[in-house]
Amino acid sequence: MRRERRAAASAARREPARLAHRGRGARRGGRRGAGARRRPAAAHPAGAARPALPLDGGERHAPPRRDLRLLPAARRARDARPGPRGQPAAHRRAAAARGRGGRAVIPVCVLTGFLGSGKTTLLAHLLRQPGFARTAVVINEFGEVGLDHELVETSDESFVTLQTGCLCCAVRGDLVRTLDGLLRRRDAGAVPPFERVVVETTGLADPAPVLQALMTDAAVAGRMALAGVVTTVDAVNGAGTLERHPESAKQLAVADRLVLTKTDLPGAAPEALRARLAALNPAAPVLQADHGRIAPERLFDAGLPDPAGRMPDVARWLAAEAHAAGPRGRGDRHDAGITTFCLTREKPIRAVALALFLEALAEHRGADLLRVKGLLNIAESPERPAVIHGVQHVFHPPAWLARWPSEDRRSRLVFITRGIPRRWVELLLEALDEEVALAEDPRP
Ligand SMILES: Nc1nc2c(ncn2[C@@H]2O[C@H](COP(=O)(O)OP(=O)(O)OP(=O)(O)O)[C@@H](O)[C@H]2O)c(=O)[nH]1
Repeated sequence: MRRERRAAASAARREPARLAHRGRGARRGGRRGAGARRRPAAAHPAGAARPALPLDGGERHAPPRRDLRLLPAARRARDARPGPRGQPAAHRRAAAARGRGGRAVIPVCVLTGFLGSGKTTLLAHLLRQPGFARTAVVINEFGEVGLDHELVETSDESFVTLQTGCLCCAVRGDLVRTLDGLLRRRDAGAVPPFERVVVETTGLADPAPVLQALMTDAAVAGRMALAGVVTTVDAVNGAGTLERHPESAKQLAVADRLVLTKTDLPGAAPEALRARLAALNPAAPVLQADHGRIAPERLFDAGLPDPAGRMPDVARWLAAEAHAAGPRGRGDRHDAGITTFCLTREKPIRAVALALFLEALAEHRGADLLRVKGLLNIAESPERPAVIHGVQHVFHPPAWLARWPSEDRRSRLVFITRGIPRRWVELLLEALDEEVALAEDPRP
């Protein structure tokens, strides 16, 4: 830990100047921001080497890098100005809630779960519901001859597209190309004008690269946004699968909703399994589907922030209390090597310290960061909290809420990790915060 502190401290001494330059470089146009000069992070499991700097939104081909400290203030100033054609502020806000080219952002839901756990059955049922019309489904099948797509019947307004190959290995390229192709075909009128996308992963897929691709890739980030992760779990085989296959634990740990299937079968032990699930993922509601039958609105309303910063229910999304207290009020939990915990801080976090903290986490323990969600009190933006969301080495662009959702202005950071000790994370944040404070005010 001492070595970690030293590395963090020396990084902190270098960083404030770098971040201060970033805004100026961007204004000159074309000059690469300071983040672009840093050494690249190790290649992550999706196969692409990406710098770990999290707070610039991860859009490597995006317009000028933004200084985290300037962003809310700049937005406030912009909101206060009359619009280009004198539109009222509400109209401009509505326009901002739309993606590239003024088009609505399309939510993408990820449906995962171990082999045979009932994903396709669930999907087939959903697609027969009127409330689930206008859905494009991307089914990833491993191997050349897959059958899942044959099993899913759709209405005229929905359709299934097939992607072969392993999502874990080829996600950055293949999934993003598939989604981008879907958007083009939608724009050209070649497919029905879908309003949501469901990506069904293969039962063996590690969901993290799928989530990363949806959160950051420039090709889809402007028009599509991750809207939630649903994981099916078989009530008969789920516990055994958890013992034998670590990827199953990961699928369950990152879920926003868990769906128990096959509870009608002899040998189903839903109550014992529920206890396991509550330990692995205390925040996700556990629903039940009988041969896929479940109300669609219960599944895909996870309330993730969208790119325009809209946040239907940030408290529910964060579920900080559930992560902090757990099913038996014990705090951290361990199951299948997965640890979840919530850090809570009264003192606002300096923007630079946060950027360094997330970067250090991603660089040093990125592979074990299954999911990080946070509602943060940033020292430079006390009235507008930042919402962050990360998976492994990649972080979603921070969403700045217009106001605090409640009286509680503490920063809350929820971690779902593979064995990262809570104390290590706490010390890292403390060390960086102290160092940044020292660098900003070096008086003894
Ligand atoms: N009895 C019962 N069988 C179910 C239920 N849900 C799914 N099944 C059956 O379980 C088997 C596997 O379901 P699928 O929907 O194909 O599972 P999957 O997760 O898509 O499977 P992979 O594509 O192999 O990963 C099928 O025979 C389904 O009919 C349920 O609630 N009860």
